[in-house]
Amino acid sequence: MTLLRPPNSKEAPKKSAQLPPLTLGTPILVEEHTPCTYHPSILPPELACRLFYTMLSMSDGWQRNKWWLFDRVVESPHRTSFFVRRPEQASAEKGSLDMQEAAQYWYAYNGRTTGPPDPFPPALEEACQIIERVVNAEMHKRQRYPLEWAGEVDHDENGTADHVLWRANVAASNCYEGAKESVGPHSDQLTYLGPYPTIASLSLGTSRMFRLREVIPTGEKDERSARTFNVPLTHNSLMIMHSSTQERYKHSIPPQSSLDLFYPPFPPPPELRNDVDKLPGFRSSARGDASNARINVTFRFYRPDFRAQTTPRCKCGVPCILRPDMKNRYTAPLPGKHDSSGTGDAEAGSGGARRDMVAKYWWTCYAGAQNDGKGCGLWRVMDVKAEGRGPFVGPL
Ligand SMILES: O=C(O)CCC(=O)C(=O)O
Ligand SMILES: [Fe+2]
Repeated sequence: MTLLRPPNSKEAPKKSAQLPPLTLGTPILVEEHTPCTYHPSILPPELACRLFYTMLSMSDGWQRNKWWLFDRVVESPHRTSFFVRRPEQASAEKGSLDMQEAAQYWYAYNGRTTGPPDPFPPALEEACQIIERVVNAEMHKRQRYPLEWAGEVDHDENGTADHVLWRANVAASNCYEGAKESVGPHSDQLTYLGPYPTIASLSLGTSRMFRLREVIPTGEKDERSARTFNVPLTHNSLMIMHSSTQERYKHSIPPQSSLDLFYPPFPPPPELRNDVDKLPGFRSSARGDASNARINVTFRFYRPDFRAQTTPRCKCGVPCILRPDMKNRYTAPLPGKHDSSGTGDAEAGSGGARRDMVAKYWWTCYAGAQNDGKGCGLWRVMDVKAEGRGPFVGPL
């Protein structure tokens, strides 16, 4: 019998099957395949429309992010802006976080711009209160990772205690005008978010495809390959990127060859009514006013234990950035605690945590993006204990 076995069959490298892209068109499919949840109709329709008009009218003044890539300056193929919530809305420890420095580093190249960050406009605050409740409710249903923020106890006006796991204290907004504007595959920097962040992403205006693709750890490359997931993000939908999304996946909004115009179901607020044709991406047609723009707002929680004043600086004197080590994600597994699911992916599905593995993160020099592409090249493993971070969900 041994003669019939192909030679070296045990040693032959296994080629993992290539999987075709999959469109995840329903909340159930998103939950089944990714660490995200999709909420198709999140705000009262009138508020969603009012917020779309508000952000779109502001977006004329937003910047294209610029950074050095090798020897040249590149520009983001969309406009972006950053908002800081009023401290009394954003924290039980009223006003404890100084966001000035963190806010200015949203813009990679113009990091040293001064002036106070923009506050949430009223419609954004209204939306944020709704989204905060939904995000906390989702997080309470999920298994949490040890390195997530432990949360804090808040008391409402009746004195009832509430365990708050997430607060949106900042929001970043992008405007994509037309089908060609985009954002390339990336995972979000963790500098102020810390490990295993939750990011809530609101879509307004034209529908665009959101793409997720896992980065397979080096040690698992022979066993499985990544799949591309496409999720159409429609007007007034919320995509929550739950913990582990930034560690395991890159996300993008790819350029498209065409898009469906968005016909707002409500007229603009009175102050904008006479200037509709001046709104970016707006045009009048027989069917009414239509827009080719998408506004995205990502609500983020800048953690108190990762506040800007605690960010390590590199030799260039600028704050480092924090990145997950996606390819060699974990330090050594603890003995005898391997994944027994047989899928090789104990984290898949609705947040099952791989508690036997410890994720690895790097503080790296970012001056390269800002100073003629020349940085000091610093790379240092984050050590949460030595750096005094926490409180965490733990135990670590
Ligand atoms: O527009 C989106 O949905 C994604 C935006 C994004 O990934 C980012 O701003 O980091
Ligand atoms: Fe992102």
